[in-house]
Amino acid sequence: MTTKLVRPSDQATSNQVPVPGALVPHLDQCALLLDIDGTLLDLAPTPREVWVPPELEQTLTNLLVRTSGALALVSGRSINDIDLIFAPMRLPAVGGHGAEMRLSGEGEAIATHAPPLDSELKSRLAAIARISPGILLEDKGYSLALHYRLAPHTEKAIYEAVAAIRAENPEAPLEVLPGKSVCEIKHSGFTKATGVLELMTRAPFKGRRPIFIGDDVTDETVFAIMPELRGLAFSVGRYSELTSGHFDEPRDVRNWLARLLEPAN
Ligand SMILES: O=P(O)(O)OC[C@H]1O[C@H](O[C@H]2O[C@H](CO)[C@@H](O)[C@H](O)[C@H]2O)[C@H](O)[C@@H](O)[C@@H]1O
Ligand SMILES: [Mg+2]
Repeated sequence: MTTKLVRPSDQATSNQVPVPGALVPHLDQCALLLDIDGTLLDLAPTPREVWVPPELEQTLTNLLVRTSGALALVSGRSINDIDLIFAPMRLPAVGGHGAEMRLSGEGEAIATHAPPLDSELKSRLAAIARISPGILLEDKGYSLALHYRLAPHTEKAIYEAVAAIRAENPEAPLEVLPGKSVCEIKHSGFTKATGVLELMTRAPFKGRRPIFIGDDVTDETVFAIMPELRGLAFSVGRYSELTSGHFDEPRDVRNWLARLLEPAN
């Protein structure tokens, strides 16, 4: 396979922490797998307030063509939510931390791999939001997220309340995902990694070398499977020993992706 040396540290324009050199395949040989919040998009006070810069829309559109469709968003958000944020674009995606998958944005239905959370359990978890008006609920059906970015002082109380509910339901196969100012409760049995592993068995992703970029704890599951897929992982804003390097912030990721479109690549 022909490869080309592209160093993220060389490609981004500002504040770049040096990363080890990494062999990034030509675009016609790789699959680009991109986390959204904190990786492609700057974090915002609430989930609804994120903004897709027009240049990013153009970059993703062109990269989708240059990879023959092998570009997917890999997010904790539901795919319906992703479509609203990136409208009018509809991109291939693994959504809901692996609960959902869509191989192509062109008319393909969303496949769901996760059962809905029990409604009684969900009501009890949702009631935790009464701790403070600053806590926002995000109901994804198969999971419930409690956002406390606007009420950071409630973090401890939220996690304690979730732990108490889990202790009362020891038989429920639940998992708590600690994200950025968010506590998300979902069924165990699916992760971003299980979603990516399935995606990589399907055309047009199959046979390509994945390049995954992510910023959060939940992205570690994908970092960990990159070696078995002959892939590369990069983190954003944090060091991870599972990655080949890291970007400082989403703007650096966006710049690097734009540079991949330059003729030499
Ligand atoms: O896997 P990702 O694509 O990174 O999605 C992770 C979660 O992102 C969203 O919440 C986070 O971003 C919000 C907007 O910046 C921010 O207000 C919030 O505090 C963050 O936790 C999204 O709402 C979640 O559903 C995703 O799981
Ligand atoms: Mg993220």
